[in-house]
Amino acid sequence: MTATRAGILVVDDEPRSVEVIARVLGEDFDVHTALGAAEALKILENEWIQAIFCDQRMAERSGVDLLTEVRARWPEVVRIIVTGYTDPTDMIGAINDAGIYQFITKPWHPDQLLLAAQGATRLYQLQRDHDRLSLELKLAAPAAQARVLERHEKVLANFHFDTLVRAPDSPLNEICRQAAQVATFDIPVLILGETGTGKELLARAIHYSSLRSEQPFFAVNCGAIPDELLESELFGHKKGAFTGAHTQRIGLLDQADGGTVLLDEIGDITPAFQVKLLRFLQEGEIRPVGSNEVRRVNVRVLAATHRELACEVRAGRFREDLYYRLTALTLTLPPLRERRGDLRALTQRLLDHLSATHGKRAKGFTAEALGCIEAYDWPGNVRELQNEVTRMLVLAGGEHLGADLLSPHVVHGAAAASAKAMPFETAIRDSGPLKDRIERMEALILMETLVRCRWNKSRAAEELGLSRVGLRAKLERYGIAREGAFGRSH
Ligand SMILES: Nc1ncnc2c1ncn2[C@@H]1O[C@H](COP(=O)(O)OP(=O)(O)OP(=O)(O)O)[C@@H](O)[C@H]1O
Repeated sequence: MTATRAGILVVDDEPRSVEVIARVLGEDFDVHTALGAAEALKILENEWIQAIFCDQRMAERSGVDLLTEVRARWPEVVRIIVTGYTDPTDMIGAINDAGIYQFITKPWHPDQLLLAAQGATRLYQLQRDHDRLSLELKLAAPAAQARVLERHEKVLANFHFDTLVRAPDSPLNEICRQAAQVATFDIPVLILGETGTGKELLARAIHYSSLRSEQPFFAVNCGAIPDELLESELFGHKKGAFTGAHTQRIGLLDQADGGTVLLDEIGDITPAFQVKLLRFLQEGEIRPVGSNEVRRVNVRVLAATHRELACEVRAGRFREDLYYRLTALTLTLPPLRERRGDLRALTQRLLDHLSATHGKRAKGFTAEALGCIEAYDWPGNVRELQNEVTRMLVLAGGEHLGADLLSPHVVHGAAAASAKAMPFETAIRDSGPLKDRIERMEALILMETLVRCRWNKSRAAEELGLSRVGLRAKLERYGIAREGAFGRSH
């Protein structure tokens, strides 16, 4: 055994498979092989093993079963399972039982095995560093503890899911947790969500948290391109392959070799292109348009769409076999209107970011502007919010951005939503003396009109058939004031 090389154990009851994997890994690692569970356990007892590659389907004992025991007896050994491509969905449950670090689907590519082995041994080292640092931390004096913590934080800075800004109790937390859990597994992930909900951002976070993070990430909008162009974009083309193909083009799947490609708006691809994509996913090979040569590439494919892809399958518009190739795990990003709790954190982060980009400083929003932002439905989600904050910042004169800087449709939408939130029917069905109930209705009408008129009192008075003085008197009577008044109950 060479002391400087990491020890890897390969387990499979088929001698040919063990031999092939051992040959791939043998150049860089100290490989041990076992033809069954009993032999594997003996090796683990006697050798210094950092990672184990284990086949799932073994006659005597399943891979997950063996790895569950390995986890209990040698928790530091990083566990990788090798499975048939039909297994991944079932295997997700096993991630928890056996604490599997990664699973590799057959047929695998040699680079995939090497990448997994490198990642596993890196993780083994990180775990050891972590254990050492924890021990140092326990033993260190308080002043030294801060320094040790800082080193810990550097390791954790790799956590890319923080790019998705959210509130502490956001529903995005669970989605990011699941995404982080599968990031290092080369399984296909389908991301669903309305436009602007952050599907591409999530896909990037998955890529940059995976073992492929140092390789390229590309996103392709499949919905916006006709079939011929999409084919040439993904697979490339030979010079002269079609009219206008003046030069050779390397496809994105080729350029992304070793990395990740996000197929955005996958629900929009034609049935003919679905067949081409399926062939690529099955065989892992690309053939540039107009060429007879095929090339094997190792690319992780993530997909995203605003459509309900399962419904598209049921309606016969999307191939079921392709659907299952793309979705070992489905993550659905909720629209902003279903996570209004995220709005404050998002608007402030966007403002800080945009202030820095545009070189224009603004501290925050007025209470009224925030009220409108929180009441509006944001059909374009975070992208629309981003545009709105940019607009406010560009138009702003002072340090606090007011509701007068919001687009009219946002103000009107917020007013309509807030009127819905304080329903007139409720006021009508309210109990109590008629005079009080009429007053509550009157306050609601005043509020709704003022917000809609963006607090222009002359316009509101005109619309309500009141004089300005008359309107002011009513506002005073009901305690309706501009700052912070939005959303008050009456
Ligand atoms: N949680 C978030 N935190 C910070 N920025 C976000 C968040 N979600 C989305 N964004 C930003 O909003 C914009 C739209 O996000 P993204 O492109 O990822 O959405 P999408 O769902 O892929 O949209 P589409 O379906 O239209 O392609 C991007 O600029 C992105 O950085």
